[in-house]
Amino acid sequence: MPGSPSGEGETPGDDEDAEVLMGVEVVVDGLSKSFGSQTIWRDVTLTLPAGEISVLLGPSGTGKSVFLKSLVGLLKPEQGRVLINGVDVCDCSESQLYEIRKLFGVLFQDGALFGSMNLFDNIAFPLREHTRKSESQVREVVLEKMEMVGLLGAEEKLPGEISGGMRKRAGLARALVLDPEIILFDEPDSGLDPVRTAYLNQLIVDLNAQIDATFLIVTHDIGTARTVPDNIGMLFRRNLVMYGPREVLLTSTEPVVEQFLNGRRQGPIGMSEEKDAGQMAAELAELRGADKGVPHIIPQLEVSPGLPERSAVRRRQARVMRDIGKLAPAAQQEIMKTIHPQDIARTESMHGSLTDTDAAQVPRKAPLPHRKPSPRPRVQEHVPAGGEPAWTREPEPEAGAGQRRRWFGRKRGGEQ
Ligand SMILES: Nc1ncnc2c1ncn2[C@@H]1O[C@H](COP(=O)(O)OP(=O)(O)OP(=O)(O)O)[C@@H](O)[C@H]1O
Repeated sequence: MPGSPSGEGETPGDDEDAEVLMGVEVVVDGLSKSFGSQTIWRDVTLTLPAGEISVLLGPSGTGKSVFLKSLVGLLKPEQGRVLINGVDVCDCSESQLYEIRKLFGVLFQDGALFGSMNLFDNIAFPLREHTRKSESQVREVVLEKMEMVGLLGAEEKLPGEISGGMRKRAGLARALVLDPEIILFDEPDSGLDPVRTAYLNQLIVDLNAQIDATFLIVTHDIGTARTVPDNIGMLFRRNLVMYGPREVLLTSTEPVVEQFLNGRRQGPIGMSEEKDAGQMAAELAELRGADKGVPHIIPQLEVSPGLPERSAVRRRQARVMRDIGKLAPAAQQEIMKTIHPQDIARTESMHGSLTDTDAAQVPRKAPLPHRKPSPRPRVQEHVPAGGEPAWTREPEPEAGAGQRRRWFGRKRGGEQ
């Protein structure tokens, strides 16, 4: 990963004319998908908050890839809606779908590179196919994205000549060339060793800081789930069993969540997804007898030095703090450890004292890193009206939504 973006030395205030951009929110509402008599999942409701990183977990075959395909309109769920910029992807015209798809970048499992093309041409492909850029403009964008993913200098390599990790990064550069506002990662860790996976995870966090797009990662990798996302969801037995801020799943004592996050055999997930009920009860009883210790949360990855802080961190903090009282005590405690005392005071002035909550009793760790803030739009905060968690509610439009400042790449409205 290059240490600095192409706008090296630039500060947010230096470039007042640069466009302010932010990833778009994706609202999934009551989505159900079957193939013939086989129900894949039913009544899935969640919101991918704008600019945040979310992870979708689930045992093999629970329909995570089907979910990704449904978001981009490649598969049509029988019920429910996927709302992006007010358009229902499940029920829109072909021309609307074409426009919506332009918002997406997808990193496929294998990178999906053309074997006979060098990396430069692979990454340039969407620009040559879908824009009218001149070759010099194409070159500028391609090199910029290759720099973002740490591949400068490898332009002439063929996919067959490079490692799996480099192929992933090349696939990622290609997913970035049209400046997507939503990026879907289908098992980015597949086929990578733990070290390459760790580098890729850092790259994902760094990219999010630079482009502030909305990320959804499908993965089986526990390390990725524990360290990368702001929000985590899990599919199991045809349902979204849980979705919310990372602290909710990472402190959950829900057997299926615990089993998955600890990679254990004991629990509801069997060899072919579901287990015999009697065996499961025996295993869970055995586990209850064992000293499992206190579940601990590994801190979320921070952005690499030299890059702007992630705008999403503060937006998420404001969002989660609004509803913190509705979360399980363990999740509240973990969230409070990440909050700067000044932010607690601000929240208390808005929502009253937190001193009688479990969360308020927790000694807080070091505050969030206060790097030079990345340029971000002012986001209108909303106090929830109802009792349901924020991530299940259809959100109101935010001031500045749909806008994000680009550190890299063309400005919106530039020649296509
Ligand atoms: N086009 C299709 N037609 C019929 N069945 C399909 C189709 N696509 C997926 N399925 C089925 O949907 C189920 C879920 O598949 P999917 O690939 O989404 O699971 P997954 O959770 O991504 O699995 P893995 O983690 O192993 O990649 C599987 O039983 C699969 O066979």
